[in-house]
Amino acid sequence: MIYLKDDEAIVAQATAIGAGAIAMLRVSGLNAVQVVDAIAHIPGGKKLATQDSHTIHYGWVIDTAGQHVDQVLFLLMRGPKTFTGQDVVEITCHNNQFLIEQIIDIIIQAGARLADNGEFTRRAVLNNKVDLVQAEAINELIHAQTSQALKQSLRQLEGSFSSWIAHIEKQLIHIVAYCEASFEFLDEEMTFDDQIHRRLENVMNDVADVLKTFDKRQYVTQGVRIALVGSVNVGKSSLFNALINRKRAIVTDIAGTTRDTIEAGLYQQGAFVTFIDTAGLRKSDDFVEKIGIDRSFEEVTSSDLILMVFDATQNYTQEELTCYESIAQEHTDKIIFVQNKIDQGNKLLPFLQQEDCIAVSVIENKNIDLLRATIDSKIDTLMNIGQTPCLLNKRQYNLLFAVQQQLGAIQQGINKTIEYELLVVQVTDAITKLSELTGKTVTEDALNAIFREFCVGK
Ligand SMILES: Nc1nc2c(c(=O)[nH]1)N(C=O)[C@@H](CNc1ccc(C(=O)N[C@@H](CCC(=O)O)C(=O)O)cc1)CN2
Ligand SMILES: Nc1nc2c(ncn2[C@@H]2O[C@H](COP(=O)(O)OP(=O)(O)OP(=O)(O)O)[C@@H](O)[C@H]2O)c(=O)[nH]1
Ligand SMILES: [Mg+2]
Repeated sequence: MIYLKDDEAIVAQATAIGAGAIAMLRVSGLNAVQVVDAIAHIPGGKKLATQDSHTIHYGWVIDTAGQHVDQVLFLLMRGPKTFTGQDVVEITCHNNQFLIEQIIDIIIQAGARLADNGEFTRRAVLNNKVDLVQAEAINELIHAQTSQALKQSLRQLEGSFSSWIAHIEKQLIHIVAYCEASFEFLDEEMTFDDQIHRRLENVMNDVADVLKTFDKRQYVTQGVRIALVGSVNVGKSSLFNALINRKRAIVTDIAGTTRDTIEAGLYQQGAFVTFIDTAGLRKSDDFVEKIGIDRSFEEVTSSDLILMVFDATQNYTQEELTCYESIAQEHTDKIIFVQNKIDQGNKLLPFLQQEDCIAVSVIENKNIDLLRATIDSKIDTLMNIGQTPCLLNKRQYNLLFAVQQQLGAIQQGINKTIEYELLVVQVTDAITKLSELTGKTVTEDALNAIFREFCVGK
């Protein structure tokens, strides 16, 4: 019997290679049950082929000579109600990589082939179990490094983005319908131009909202970078150590102690946060110190949040004040002002109000929790996308961006007069582009490119 490529029995290890008690192998395909029956010895001479779907069977994997290879459980799941939509047999065996590879070899000899990357999920897509954005969500979910990233991919797997796409598609179809109606009633001077304009505008707004979520994606996947900057000796390193809960940076009362940037990462607020201690800012003739100070300024630009630390006991020169004020103006959104050493003073920068900063004492552990809470809420704002469905990868972004461009051009074109026939063609084009997202109109090459990113066994 010859099977089509997408019907052939495929096999792969679904669990990770590494230590653990049990491993799982999956076989999926039209002949999956037959293949596994050929290598299974189930007490009483039972055959999976005659068993009910979604039943578990104790037995042994046997080699071609009939020798027992491992004691296992067979999970029999007949299509179409399975992950791939096909007949699936899962084999949970003991987790030993030699053993697993031997079992895979035996299964291949019995008529299966090794699965390609992502081939199980690909079949789930082909059999309409999930659409393409949900398949991508599965891949993101497996690789999520923060609980926020996990949350977003789970939401997409549940179909939040898919139903949003369906909603947009419906709006566009409405526009097509209005065009056709307007065309129909052309003689009666009855038009639906207002409705067309309004709907297009709504769709454009929705698309823009979702596109924006991609900017926040980097915070969710790469984490948030928070730099501590300020003059020498204000207590940046002390605060850095307090925030990361370990004595990582050297603290002394010598101005210019920290010469290079120092990073430390931790999980906080469901995100990965990297704190960066920097060299104190001051005029310096020291060659090495100057390089360090340049790096501090680079962090001001590149970090996602800045803790600008001041010393409540120190007077600042006009030059320093000008420098800080200009940083403050340029980066208002990402700065948290911290006034340190309030155990010994309460001097404030002239351009700041007391309520603009968090007054702390690192030495006396005063208000450090308040500062932490403020940081957490800033992180939350950075990452929060509310109820808007989010884009998980560049493919999704690029496609939706293309849709936005296309709709933008359409909107420009109909500003003066609407040519209904042309509009129908253009909007239909946009709908086609949109459905590439879910994979309804996706090409074979695009599918291959997507699943190449997956791991074997998924
Ligand atoms: N053992 C095992 N655990 C697993 C998976 C698996 O393949 N095997 N999964 C794999 O990634 C995930 C679960 N995802 C799944 C998604 C759909 C179906 C499924 O059978 N869907 C059918 C029937 C649904 C129903 O009974 O209502 C369907 O959609 O028709 C199964 C697992 C995580 N856990
Ligand atoms: N009184 C008081 N002293 C503090 C406080 N925080 C830090 N210090 C002291 O201030 C001095 C400088 O602290 P650091 O943390 O090294 O300051 P820094 O900003 O990293 O300094 P540079 O690395 O030189 O830029 C040390 O002697 C600290 O013990 C505080 O809350 N109150
Ligand atoms: Mg320091």
